[in-house]
Amino acid sequence: MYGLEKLNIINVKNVYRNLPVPKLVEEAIKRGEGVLANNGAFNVYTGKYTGRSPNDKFIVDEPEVHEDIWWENNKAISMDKFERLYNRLTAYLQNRDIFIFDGFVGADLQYRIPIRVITEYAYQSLLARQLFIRPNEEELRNHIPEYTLIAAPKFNSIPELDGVNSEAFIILSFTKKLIIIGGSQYGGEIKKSIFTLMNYLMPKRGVLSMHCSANIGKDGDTALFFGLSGTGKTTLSADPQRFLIGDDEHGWSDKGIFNFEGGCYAKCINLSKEKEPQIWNAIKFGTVLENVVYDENTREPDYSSDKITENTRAAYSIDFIPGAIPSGMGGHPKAIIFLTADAFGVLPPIAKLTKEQAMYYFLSGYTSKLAGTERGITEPQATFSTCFGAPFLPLKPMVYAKMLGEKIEKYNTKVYLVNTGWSGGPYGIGSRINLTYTRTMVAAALNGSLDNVEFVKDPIFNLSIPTSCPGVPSEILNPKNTWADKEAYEKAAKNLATRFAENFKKYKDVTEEIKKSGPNV
Ligand SMILES: Nc1ncnc2c1ncn2[C@@H]1O[C@H](COP(=O)(O)OP(=O)(O)O)[C@@H](O)[C@H]1O
Ligand SMILES: C=C(OP(=O)(O)O)C(=O)O
Ligand SMILES: [Mn+2]
Repeated sequence: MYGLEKLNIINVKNVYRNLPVPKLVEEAIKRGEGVLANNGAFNVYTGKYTGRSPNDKFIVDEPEVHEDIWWENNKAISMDKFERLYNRLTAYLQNRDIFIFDGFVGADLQYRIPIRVITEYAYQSLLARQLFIRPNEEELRNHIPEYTLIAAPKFNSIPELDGVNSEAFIILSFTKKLIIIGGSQYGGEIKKSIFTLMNYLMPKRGVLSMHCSANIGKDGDTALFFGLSGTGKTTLSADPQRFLIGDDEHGWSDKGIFNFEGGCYAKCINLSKEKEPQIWNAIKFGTVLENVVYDENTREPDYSSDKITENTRAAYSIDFIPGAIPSGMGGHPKAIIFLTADAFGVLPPIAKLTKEQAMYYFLSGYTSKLAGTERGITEPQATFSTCFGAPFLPLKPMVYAKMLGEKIEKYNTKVYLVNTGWSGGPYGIGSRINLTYTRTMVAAALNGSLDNVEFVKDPIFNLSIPTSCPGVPSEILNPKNTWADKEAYEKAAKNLATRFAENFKKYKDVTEEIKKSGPNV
């Protein structure tokens, strides 16, 4: 049925394909996978795994891909091991119900990839349906999946037998066109392994794949927001003044940009109606909530609770956001914002970058891993995550960086660095930069009001900092002002500058101008 035999998926019980939302919710409730929250969303607890598990993610080392893969950044597994685990997985699926979501990634018809997501849980199929691109009736009739992802969280691997690191595994084989996931029930593994696939496929077709959100202003100007998990891509792109294209993954072709997905995966820790109204309103019937604590009686979600994890999530279709662009496409970006959550509290809340600095900061990808986003991370941890998305990059960094450099040159895109992390001191002493101020600064950068203000050069990072920004107290624009102890600031800033320089040594294949555009040490 549905060509499953070709994948050796045989003797399964019931196969449910592309069920509509209410039926998926019914199935999920019947099976006790979770509960309905009082806002209509389906709320699930994912068990042990509530964030990504990078240590359990592998790429099959096959001759056809060996040269291309950035092995310093990706774990290899042999085809032999993959096949054995695959056979155990398909054996596990026998006599069980499975759910199929057939759909697409890539909003641009020229580049879209037909995918199939096979899951053990009904709600996982709902999550896939909300996050990826849903086919219309005709597209569904003619759908031939090119890549298949199988996720069976209750099937555990055995490290001694399977040659993996734990009971969880996420394995991609680019030649078999398969992704298999077991052990972990965290929805982000499904989403981000499809993103990893796109990061492999798109550059080969001349499309830059990017870990960024995107929206369009009233004048049709596109903006991109790059950033590692938890730095604000979803939050800042959901802006009532602008139209959302997508919250996380995009391609940039010769025609413009396009969303890879058809939905959003928002963090909801401390979510409030006042600060993030669009996300708040998107949490309704059809949305999947992950690991949000709720009141047993009233089924009221408690977004303030991090009892299960700080990485609580809501997965909803893009059209749950008012004004989202139905085509998922936009023109060449006028502006790019690099979001960095600086746990040292020394980077300015906004700075303008030269073209060389843009390349330097893109390759450096300095930010923090935020609590809960990866296994073992319980407080912000400074990291250099190449292209602001290293965990999802199968190819070597220069592949992406060269394409970005050419594009910002060709389309004359302005680039800003925005610190959505700490100020007034490091994590633990300072505080997270006020979201309202960040929104105001971003708006100023995008609507051109920063074009007419005076900038000063930060002596340590060489960054151009605006001396004023409408709606934001000028004192906070220069990070040194926000620290009570100026000496401590100098020390922390110099320490970070040194880390930048150390990290950048690995990039040999860049111009002197780019190398020199980093912080002074
Ligand atoms: N100054 C700020 N800028 C952006 N986000 C902030 C800020 N301060 C706190 N936050 C919180 O940080 C989180 C950002 O998460 P999110 O937008 O989902 O990140 P991403 O989409 O990049 O993974 C949200 O929970 C948001 O409320
Ligand atoms: C889903 C994830 O990323 P993001 O927060 O960027 O959406 C993740 O890192 O698991
Ligand atoms: Mn996001």
